[in-house]
Amino acid sequence: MNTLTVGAAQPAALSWQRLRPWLLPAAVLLMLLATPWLPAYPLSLLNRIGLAALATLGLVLLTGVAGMTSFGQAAFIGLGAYAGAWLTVGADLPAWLAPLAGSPWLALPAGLLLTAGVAAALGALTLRLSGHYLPLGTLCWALALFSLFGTLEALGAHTGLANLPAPALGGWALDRPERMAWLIWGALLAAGGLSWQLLDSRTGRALRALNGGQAMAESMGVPVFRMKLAVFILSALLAALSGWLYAFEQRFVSPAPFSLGAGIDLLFMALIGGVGQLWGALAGAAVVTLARDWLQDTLPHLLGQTGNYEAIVFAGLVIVLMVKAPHGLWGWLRHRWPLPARRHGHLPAPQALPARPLPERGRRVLEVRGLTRRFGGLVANQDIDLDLHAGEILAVIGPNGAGKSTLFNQLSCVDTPTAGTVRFLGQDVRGWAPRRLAAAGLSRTFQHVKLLPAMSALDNVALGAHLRGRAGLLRSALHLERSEESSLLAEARHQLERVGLAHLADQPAGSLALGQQRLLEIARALCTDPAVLLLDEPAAGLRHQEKQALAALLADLRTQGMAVLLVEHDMDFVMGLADRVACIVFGRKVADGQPAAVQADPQVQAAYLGAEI
Ligand SMILES: Nc1ncnc2c1ncn2[C@@H]1O[C@H](COP(=O)(O)OP(=O)(O)OP(=O)(O)O)[C@@H](O)[C@H]1O
Repeated sequence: MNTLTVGAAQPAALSWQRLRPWLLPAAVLLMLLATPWLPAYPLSLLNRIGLAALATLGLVLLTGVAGMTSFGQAAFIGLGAYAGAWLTVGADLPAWLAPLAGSPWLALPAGLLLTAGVAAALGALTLRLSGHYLPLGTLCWALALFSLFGTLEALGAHTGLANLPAPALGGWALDRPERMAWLIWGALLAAGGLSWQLLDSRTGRALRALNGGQAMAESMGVPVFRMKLAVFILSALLAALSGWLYAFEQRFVSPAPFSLGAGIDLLFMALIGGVGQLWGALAGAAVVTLARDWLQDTLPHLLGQTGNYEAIVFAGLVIVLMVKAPHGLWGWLRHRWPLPARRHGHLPAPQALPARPLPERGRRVLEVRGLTRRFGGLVANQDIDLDLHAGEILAVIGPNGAGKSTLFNQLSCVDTPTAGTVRFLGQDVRGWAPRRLAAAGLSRTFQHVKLLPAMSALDNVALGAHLRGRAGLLRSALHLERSEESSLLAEARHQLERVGLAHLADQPAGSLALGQQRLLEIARALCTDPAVLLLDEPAAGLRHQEKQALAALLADLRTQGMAVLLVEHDMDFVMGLADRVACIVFGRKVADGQPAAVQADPQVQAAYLGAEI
C-alpha cells in the first residue's frame, strides 16, 4: 500500500522509531518469563508495582495530559476492588445480580460499568470546578467513597471481604503471584499501548489541549467539558481495573489501601515519574514502591529504633526531587539523554480534506451593531458598529487599553457582550460556544500565544483541524482512524508550509521563537478552514522579513476571498496591508475608513499623541 511517513526521518532514526515501542514489552516479557524463579517477596513487589503503575497511568492521562489534579484515584481502585469482591463472594446479592455471582470474570465488566457510572456522576458534579476547587472537590468524594467502603455491612465494613476465588484462564488457575503477574503486567502493557496510541491521534491532541486553556481548546473546536469527562472516566476505569486485579491477587479486600493517603501516594508516583509522560507512570510506581520498601527496612536498623521514620524521609526525598526534577524522573532522563522526537510513523496516503466554499467576494461576513461590554463600572467597548466583508483585510488599531482585545473576544464568542449584536454570515451568534463559531467558519489567534509547548509544531497545527475529523476515543486508541489522521496531518503540514515553518514541524512548539509561535498560531487557525480569520497582534515579535512574508500570506488569503480582521500595533504593517482601518479609543470607535484617511484623522492623531502613525 502507498504509505506516508509523517515527519520523514533519517534511516537510522527511523529504525530507532520502529524499535522504540517494542522495548518495554520485550523487557516485561523477559521479566515475566523469569517469574517462576523469583522468590515470593520480589514477586509481590513486582505485582504491587504493576498494579500501582496501572492506576498511575490513569492519573498521568488525567493530570499530566489533561491538566486536572485528582486526589480520588485510590477511591476508584477501591470501587473496582470492592465491586469485584462483592459480586463474587457477597452474601446478599439482589436477585437481578445473582447470575453474576461467583465469577471474577463476570464481575470485571460489571465493576467497570459501575465505576464508569459513578465517575460520570462525580465528574458531572466536579469537573465544572476550576482552579483549586477541582482538586478540593476530588478530595471530598475520595473521603466519601473511603468512608462508604468501611461503613457498608454488605462490604464487610472495616473487616472487608475475604476468600475470593482465584480467576482461571482456561484450565489455568491464577492462584499464585507469578501467574497473576502475567495478568497484571499484560493489562498494564495493553493499557499503556492503547494510551500511547490514543495520544498519537486527533483525540489525543484534543486531550492535551485541555491543558492549554479552555478558550484556546474551545476555539479550536474541542468540546472541553465532554473531553474532560471522557478522560476522567477513562482514568477511573484504569484505577478500577487495577482494583479488580488487586482484589483477586490478594483474594481479600479491606478499606485501608483505598484511603486518601493512598490517593496522595498515587499523585506522588505520577509527579515523581513525570506527570506528562506515559512512561512516568511506571517509573514513578517503581521508584515510590521500592524506595518506601527499602526505607521501611533500612531506617529502623540505622536509627536503632522502630517508628514511621520512612514517611518523614520519604517526604523529604519527594520535595528534593520536585525541586531538582520538576518534570519528574522521566523528564530528567529525557533531558540528560534526549531521544529523537516521537513521530507519527507510517500512515496511509492522505486524502485532501474537503474545503469550505468561501462566501462571494464583498459579502458582509461580520456585522457588529451597538456592541457594548462593561466590566463593573468600566466600559471597555461602547456602542461599536463594525462590518467586515469577504476578501477584505480590516485592521483595528487603538492605544493600549482601548478595548481591542475585548472586542476580539466578543467577536469570537469567548466573551458575551453586555449589549449589542454580532452577526456572522447573517446569524446572531449571541450565546454560541466558540467551537460552534469555529465550525461555522471563524477562527482566531491569541494576543498571548496559546500553544502546547511540549507538543510538536505539527501536532499543534493539526489541533486546528479537530473539527475536520470525526474519530472518537475508541477508534483513536485502536488506531482505526489512520487514513483520517494522515489527512489531518497532511493538512497541518500544508499550513505549516504556508507560513514558512515546515522545517520546524517536529520541533516542540515551546522551543520556537516568539515570532515563529505567532506564525504557528496562524497556521493552526488556517487548519480550521475558516472563512473569517481574526488575528490578535500577528506581527508582534516578528522580524522584518517574517513580517513581509506574513503580509504576503494575508494578501494571498484576501485574494482567495477570505476575510481577515487583525488587531495590530505595528502601523507600517497595518497601513501597507489593510483595506480599511478602524480606530478604537477608550472603548469607542472614533474612525473607520481607508488607511490614509484614518491616519490623517485628528481624533486618531490625538489618541496616539506624539506617536507616529
Ligand atoms: N476581564 C476583565 N475584567 C475587567 N476589566 C477588563 C477585563 N478585560 C479587559 N478589561 C479592561 O478593559 C479595558 C480594555 O482592555 P483590552 O485588553 O480590551 O484593551 P486593548 O486595546 O486590547 O489593550 P492592549 O493593546 O494593551 O492589549 C482595559 O481597561 C482593561 O483593563
